[in-house]
Amino acid sequence: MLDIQNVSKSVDGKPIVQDIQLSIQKGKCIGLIGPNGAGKSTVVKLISALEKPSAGQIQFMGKDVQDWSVKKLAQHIAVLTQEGLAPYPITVYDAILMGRYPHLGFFQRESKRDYEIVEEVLKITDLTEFRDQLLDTLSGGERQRVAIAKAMVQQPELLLLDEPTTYLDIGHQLNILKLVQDWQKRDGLTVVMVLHDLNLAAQFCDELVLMDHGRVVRVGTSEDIIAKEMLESVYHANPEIIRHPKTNIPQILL
Ligand SMILES: Nc1ncnc2c1ncn2[C@@H]1O[C@H](COP(=O)(O)OP(=O)(O)OP(=O)(O)O)[C@@H](O)[C@H]1O
Repeated sequence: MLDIQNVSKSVDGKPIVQDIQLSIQKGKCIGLIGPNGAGKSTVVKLISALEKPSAGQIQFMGKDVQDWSVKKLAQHIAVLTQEGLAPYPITVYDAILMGRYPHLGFFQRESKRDYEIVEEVLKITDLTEFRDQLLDTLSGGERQRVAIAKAMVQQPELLLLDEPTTYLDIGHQLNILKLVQDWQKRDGLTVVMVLHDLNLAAQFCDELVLMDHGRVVRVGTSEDIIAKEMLESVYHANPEIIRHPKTNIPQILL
């Protein structure tokens, strides 16, 4: 579904990402990990066509993302940043309904089906009780849940998440990632997410892409990537690796 072919990006002659090659299959959850400044957010911006590669191209559903119109692309790709939704004084319901805009024609009002979709998503995301509350009165965790709900009504095939759990406590971090994982399994959604928390990345992603200094260092499962030597060489840290007692997935102890 997504093919990143020899993509590089430079700004003012400074290379930010270099020679990225990645093929992402439909229905997979891919975790982009790596130290600060590795180029993870830039890759997300390139995939969403927010930035243009200096070289190479990104094919989404067989067509270069740069050749898609903004509206068409928004019908297929939803993007969520760590800031989530801006805290405007609009209701939760209206904020979520805005996710339907890419599917509406010019001057076209929402149809019965659009409202039904919002109702379904309010239930799935457990936001029904908040429907009339103003966005700027919600907690950070609740607002991030609304951002996921808005992305859900957009009905994309690909969801891009840049550090969706940054400002959240552990309960809300798990809640958001579980929502995304359930959605992925339910609808065959493809997910690319930047995560700093390697333990969460190992638990929620099918595949990890480890980046450093603008390059992809390694692509693999958590078994391949969450390994002592790998993390020492990229993060310059000396973590202990243990196994999750329930899932047996490798986890890091600092
Ligand atoms: N528009 C820009 N102009 C100049 N430098 C940029 C620009 N955008 C990104 N960079 C630089 O490119 C590098 C990669 O940035 P990017 O935000 O993609 O990294 P990241 O892996 O997401 O980092 P972090 O984990 O800290 O968020 C950084 O050194 C950053 O300063």
